[in-house]
Amino acid sequence: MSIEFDFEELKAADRLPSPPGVALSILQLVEREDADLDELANLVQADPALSARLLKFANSPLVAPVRPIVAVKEAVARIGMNGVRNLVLGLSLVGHYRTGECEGFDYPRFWAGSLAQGVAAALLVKHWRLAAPEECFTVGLLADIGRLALATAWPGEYADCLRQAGERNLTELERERFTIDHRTLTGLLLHDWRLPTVFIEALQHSHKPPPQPGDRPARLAWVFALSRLVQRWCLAEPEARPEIQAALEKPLQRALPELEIEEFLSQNETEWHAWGKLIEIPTRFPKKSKPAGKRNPATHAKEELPGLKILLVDDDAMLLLRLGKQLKQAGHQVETVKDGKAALKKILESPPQLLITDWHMQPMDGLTLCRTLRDSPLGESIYLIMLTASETEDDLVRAFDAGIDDYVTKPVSLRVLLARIKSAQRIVSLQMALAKEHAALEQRAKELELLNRKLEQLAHTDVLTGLPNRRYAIERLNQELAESRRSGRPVSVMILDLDHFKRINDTLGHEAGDRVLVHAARILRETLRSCDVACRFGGEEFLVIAPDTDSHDGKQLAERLCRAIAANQPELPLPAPLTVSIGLATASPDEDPKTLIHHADKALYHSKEQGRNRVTAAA
Ligand SMILES: Nc1nc2c(ncn2[C@@H]2O[C@H](COP(=O)(O)OP(=O)(O)OP(=O)(O)O)[C@@H](O)[C@H]2O)c(=O)[nH]1
Repeated sequence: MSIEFDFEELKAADRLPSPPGVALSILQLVEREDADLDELANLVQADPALSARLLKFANSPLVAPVRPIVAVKEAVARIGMNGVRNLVLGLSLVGHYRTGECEGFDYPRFWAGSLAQGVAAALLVKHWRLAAPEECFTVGLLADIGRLALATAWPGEYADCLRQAGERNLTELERERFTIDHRTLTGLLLHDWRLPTVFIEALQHSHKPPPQPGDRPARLAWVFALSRLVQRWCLAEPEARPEIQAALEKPLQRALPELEIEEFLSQNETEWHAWGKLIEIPTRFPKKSKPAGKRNPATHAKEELPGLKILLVDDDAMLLLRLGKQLKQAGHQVETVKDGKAALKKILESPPQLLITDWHMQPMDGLTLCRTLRDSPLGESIYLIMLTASETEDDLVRAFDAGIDDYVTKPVSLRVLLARIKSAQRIVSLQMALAKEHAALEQRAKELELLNRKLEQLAHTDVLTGLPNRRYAIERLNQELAESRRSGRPVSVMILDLDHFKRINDTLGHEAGDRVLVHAARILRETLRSCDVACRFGGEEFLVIAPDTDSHDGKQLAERLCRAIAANQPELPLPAPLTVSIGLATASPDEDPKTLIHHADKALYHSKEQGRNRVTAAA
């Protein structure tokens, strides 16, 4: 049975991928006409991970800056408002949809592939000098987002599709099931996220690019077609790569004759791994197992659990050579050194998951090596297997006391060693799963913290004017009064009330009234000093808290506000020029907020009575 696809309905139900937290605020900011780069940089800085990614991009060979860019502000200025917006969009989606419910959808591999495609697209447009690399990086990164969207909206049904996809074409299956395929859905999402149409069209054409990369649209279509091939090359196992490279050679030659393909692919791979590391997307996958055939003990291990990074330590060169080779054949990455000291040096450079060490070696023996490792945070989690010629109770107890997890007696039987390594693989897999869970929890905690900050900000903000609201005003006034008591410095407050505001509502309507309130709030913000705080206190009333301000300075400040409102009229056919009446009160020692506001209110009443558009200071 097929599902009727409805983009708007799914979007409204929050069932499609969408950018989270800070990214959303950034997208909203860029939509605003008065958005500026400083404000954008501040928002980016609120998210350390995002800042790091943006700096990495600004300094990467994809952009190749003349000199290193070290500050987020500089990176934002270099990449530009729209570039930052699009990068943030892409990168935030990667972070947010690392896992999901669709069985059979390989989320890490999906993002690793997307990342490869983004990097390749950016490098290609840079070599071709076709467009801004940041735009192409984002579109490349999201080139297959329709697949993730289907897996997110219908995890169960999409898992079925993926199961059948071995026998049938995936896009056909998708159309049957969902009345839409992932390519079309990718286009819809990219349009919805307002990525530039020229790239979206190029992406759609890239599935069947024009025969010649002639004009700019055709070249862009080629960029995405080629970057898809580079993605396949990156994800392929070593033995499958030459075939893909051969398929890439001709079109790449035609498009960019001066490009050295080996160098280009190696640059892609380096950048891809570097990005993977930065945004914590694995870009190295365990070798896939071959179809079941005749097994030997050396290949048995790699079919069930991922291979380990092993450091083998022994002073017997022949044993190192033989065992090293056999363990590599079993699917592990193996390095070898000949004593404990050399092992420590190697571990410092790049810690293994499993250490297999001989006992008796010079200058440092295996027992000392294990003890040293267990005493340091670096060696705490390495699985240790000791190769020993002795099986006496005393020796074994000493070895376990030194921190080993297991032992194998010499001469080493490969079967026994592989069986013991399997235990290590299980433990390492569990450790990795735990670390992943821990990272996911940390990420979740960060998101919650951000959300809380946002909620707190919302609870303190007036939606119409963007000024702090009454609740904030009272809290802040309490703080300022306490500070004034401590420091002995004066604090003044003023209540401002727009004159004859009701008439504006009555003649021009409530909406025009709202615009006048927004306008007045802006004038207040622009006229006040940076230490003053303007809040919306109620309907057409504002409260200004002026710290370190006595009644004389307070009066001057209030009069300046009065003049500023009268001098900057909103562009509306108002029944009378906009003016404001102000009541000012300066706190005496130990004054409480309620009394202070009451005094300012009384002074305001006096200003109104005396004919409005004026300031009265409380007696
Ligand atoms: N448009 C708009 N009007 C509001 C809002 N909050 C309060 N008001 C209106 O503000 C008007 C306040 O009117 P009044 O308190 O009678 O005073 P006024 O017309 O400003 O006259 P004076 O204060 O005596 O100069 C009322 O008509 C409220 O409905 C708002 O958020 N938007």
